[in-house]
Amino acid sequence: MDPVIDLESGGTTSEEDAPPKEIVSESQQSRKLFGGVWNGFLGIDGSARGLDAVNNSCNSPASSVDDNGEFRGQESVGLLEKRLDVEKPKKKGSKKPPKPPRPPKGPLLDAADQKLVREISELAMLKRARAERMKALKKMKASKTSSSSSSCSSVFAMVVTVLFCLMLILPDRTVVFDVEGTLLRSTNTFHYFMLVALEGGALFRVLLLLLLYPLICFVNEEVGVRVMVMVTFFGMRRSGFRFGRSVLPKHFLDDVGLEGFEVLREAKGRVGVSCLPEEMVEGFLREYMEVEVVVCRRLKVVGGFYVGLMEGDHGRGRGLGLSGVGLGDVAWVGSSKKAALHHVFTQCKRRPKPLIFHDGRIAFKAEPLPTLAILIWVPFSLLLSLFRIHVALFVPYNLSIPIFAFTGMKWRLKNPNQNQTNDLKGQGQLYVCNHRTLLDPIYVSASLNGGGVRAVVYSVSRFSELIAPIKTVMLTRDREEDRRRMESELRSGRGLVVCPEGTTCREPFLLRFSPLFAELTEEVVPVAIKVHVSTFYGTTAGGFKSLDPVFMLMNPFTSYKVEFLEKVKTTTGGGSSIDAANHVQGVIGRALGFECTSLTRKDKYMILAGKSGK
Ligand SMILES: O=P(O)(O)OC[C@H](O)CO
Repeated sequence: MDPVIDLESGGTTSEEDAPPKEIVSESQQSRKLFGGVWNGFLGIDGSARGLDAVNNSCNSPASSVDDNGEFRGQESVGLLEKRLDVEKPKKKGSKKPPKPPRPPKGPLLDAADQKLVREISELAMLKRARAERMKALKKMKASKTSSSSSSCSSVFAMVVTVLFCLMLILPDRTVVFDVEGTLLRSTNTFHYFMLVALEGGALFRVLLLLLLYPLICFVNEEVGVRVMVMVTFFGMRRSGFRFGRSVLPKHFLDDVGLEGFEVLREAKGRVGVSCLPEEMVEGFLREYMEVEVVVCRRLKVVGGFYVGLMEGDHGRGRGLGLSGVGLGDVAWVGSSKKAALHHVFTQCKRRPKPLIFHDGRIAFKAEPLPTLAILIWVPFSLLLSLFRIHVALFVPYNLSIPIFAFTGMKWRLKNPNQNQTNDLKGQGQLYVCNHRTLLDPIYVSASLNGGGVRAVVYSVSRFSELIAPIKTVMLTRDREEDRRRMESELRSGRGLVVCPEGTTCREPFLLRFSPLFAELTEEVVPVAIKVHVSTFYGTTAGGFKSLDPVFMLMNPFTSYKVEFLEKVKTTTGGGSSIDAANHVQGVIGRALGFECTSLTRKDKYMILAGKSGK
């Protein structure tokens, strides 16, 4: 193949074309190149080819290298070397051919030609220098990348090694660990304080925390925590603070790193040391991480109100409750390089104890930027909520559904063609669904194109009842009265939606199904419902229930999946209504992949609000 010579470059620039070192050294290259230029074309050696020869050499490279391998033209060095490469093996085996006669010497070039050739050679030098610079830069870049990735992988390798060692030595030991440094993945605790401020509904605390965020980042951890405690808790009533058990555990659990969790699981005993106030972190550590002793400071209280300060030392943790434990039985797990470690922690999906109930309105991680975005979003979301309520009330189903979808409320429906009349007695069909939000019956009704379906509700606010686009039947928790009300609805031939859990559950669990529905009819249609909200929870145990629909409809995005399952006979097996209710619970649980429990509404309200929830 004919090689191509780049006149403009006067040499090779790409790495592929660069000469192998063992053939021609760089100084040799330039010597040959420029020597060749002067000797070959400028006729110093007596040749008379002039610029025509330069032009010809583009198409006829052979003319620029003589048979002795001597450079005769302004060839690319790469070309010369390629030729040498090819010719070398031949020379080994064969005798060196006699030198051909030198070409006749021609007249010297005139000044203009000389200038042009000089310019060409200067250009070649510049190009080569640039190529060298590019090469050096590339090398530097490559070495930088490999050093940063190697530092990252070395931190990871270090963590894995330390974890492995810990797992070997921990089974017989009590582990004293730094909660923020080894268990949680977040690099700071700001979003926990912000969450408390948001849930408390105090806008000035939220704004002040946001304003102080740069300062909090700048000062050391201890000072930062003290500032956040002051802003978040000053003047808050002690008796009203339940977030440590009802709201924060969910957010802490989402933040647990798998690596720290694995280490703790192996230990015989666990002592958690935290810089956060005991009121915030203790519930999570004891209830969900099986930590026996929590070492942290309590918030100071004066006259039933927090004053925004913490006790001076980790007083309540003193002694660690480790009496009888020898020093050799205790291992400390902590890190002075928290920031480095947090980057290699992976999210832990497993939990020693499942979290079934949690409260609060905030469904996002309250970092500064998302919080700021939500604050800006709130006025618009209130308008959006109002708009959606109006659509639900005044626009027919077939029109309202696309409008809702357009405003961010996604809805997926499976097997909706259910006849609303019971096959067996001609009475209304009973739809039994799991309970995620107070919109569940509305979605079931919408799936059936309305058709006069009614919803059985318990303990919903007057406001929710007023704005509901379907008729509601309020239960009283008097079994006979409730039976009478539901039977009369079914007798009228209308479909009836019932949520036998009696309360909503946000996590993938089903509460016990109250068996009353199984005593009213011989067949029911189980309906499986899954919901996702992006920003706010539309349910509450300890807050204002009237705001449930407002918060639900303030979400920029929600997704609802409604699946109508095969009809179930409540008389199958001749068992009791309790068996039938458990059977329906199992059918829905399997369809959703949720775990069935025997927990009740009362359990939920006792855990989250400290009351029975009647
Ligand atoms: O507020 P919840 O979560 O107890 O749910 C109330 C229900 O909508 C009862 O029908």
